[in-house]
Amino acid sequence: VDSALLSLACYSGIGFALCKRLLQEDAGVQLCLACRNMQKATATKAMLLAAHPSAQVSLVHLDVSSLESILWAASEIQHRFQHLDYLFLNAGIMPNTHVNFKALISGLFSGEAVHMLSTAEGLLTQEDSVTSDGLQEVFETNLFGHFILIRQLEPLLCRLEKPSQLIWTSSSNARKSAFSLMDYQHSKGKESYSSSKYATDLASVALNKHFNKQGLYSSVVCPGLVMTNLTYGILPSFFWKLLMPVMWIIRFFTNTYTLTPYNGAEAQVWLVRQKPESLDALTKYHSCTSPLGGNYVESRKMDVDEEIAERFYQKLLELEKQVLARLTVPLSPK
Ligand SMILES: NC(=O)C1=CN([C@@H]2O[C@H](COP(=O)(O)OP(=O)(O)OC[C@H]3O[C@@H](n4cnc5c(N)ncnc54)[C@H](OP(=O)(O)O)[C@@H]3O)[C@@H](O)[C@H]2O)C=CC1
Ligand SMILES: CC(C)CCC[C@@H](C)[C@H]1CC[C@H]2C3=C(CC[C@]12C)[C@@]1(C)CCC(=O)[C@@H](C)[C@@H]1CC3
Repeated sequence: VDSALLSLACYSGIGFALCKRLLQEDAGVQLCLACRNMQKATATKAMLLAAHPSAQVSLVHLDVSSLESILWAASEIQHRFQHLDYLFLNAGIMPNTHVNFKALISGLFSGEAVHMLSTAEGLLTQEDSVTSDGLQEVFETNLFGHFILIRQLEPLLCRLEKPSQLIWTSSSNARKSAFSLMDYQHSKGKESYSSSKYATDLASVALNKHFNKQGLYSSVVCPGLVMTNLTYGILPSFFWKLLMPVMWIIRFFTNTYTLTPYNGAEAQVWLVRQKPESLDALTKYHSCTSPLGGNYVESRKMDVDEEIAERFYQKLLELEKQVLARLTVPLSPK
């Protein structure tokens, strides 16, 4: 296959909505779904084919929290495809999250209520763990695993005559103050999600600097607050259902309450229609929904210093060298 679109984490949430929307736009695309649960992935493929019988959908096993799995998936993808037009870096976790209800209540009565409700600043903490690769799980899943995959797929992504686009799912919860170059895996803090999403923004900026001249472009999207398994891990789904009328009211004050995966995928779908050369490396593309339910995309400047982005990129390259040197196991599919 000459060209394809590779999407990570597709059987639920924003990833699944994105696949459905991409096929609605163009049933002729070659879609490759990279997922860690092949049973769920097979069911997803069947659902996509039921709606688009002539679509070309393939699956590849990929667990972005395992280097062995990433290397195996990358070699499998290189066997199947010669070029990737789009790579959606969408897999993400927010494990063991605690909500600070005291901060939530006092924040609601402050001048910062809208900012707090759209960014969750000061509201959430996570308990992170360490993966079998010896890395912080949130860092490896949300950023580093994707980074290694990109590096492994360079031959399919870097072709000057045919540009490729990396589209990262970041978050408006990404916060500069949660990230530190000294502890970029966030092993000491309690805001691993914010840190990993800020690290995503930095990585995208640096990737543009290093790869634009080879025909590879990177962009970052924010889907807004979307009801998915990720948010059901913060509060139970029945609670979110009870809160739904309140969230529709909040839509009058902020356009980031997209709420459905379909709305949340707006910026990713919009980016596919853009010429990558015309996009600004320091801009984040936000999926937005109006109070009446209309979708649109808003561009906002990232809170990123290009020099920090470059220093972080060099640290990622160092870590890549270390972990690949440590990996001695022969590669085999799981
Ligand atoms: N929901 C929201 O409000 C927001 C979400 N986001 C981001 O959107 C992205 C998609 O999340 P969302 O759709 O909300 O939530 P979901 O939990 O529905 O989707 C996350 C996906 O990532 C997959 N995943 C997790 N860990 C791994 C792994 N190690 N290897 C491969 N796949 C993995 C999950 O697979 P599995 O089912 O096997 O666990 C799942 O398919 C994430 O990056 C999230 O951070 C950003 C802003 C807001
Ligand atoms: C009345 C309110 C709707 C009650 C809900 C309070 C909190 C549980 C939410 C308020 C802001 C939310 C939020 C997120 C999670 C749930 C809240 C903290 C996210 C962190 C979810 C994932 C993301 O990536 C962010 C963009 C979200 C930001 C807002």
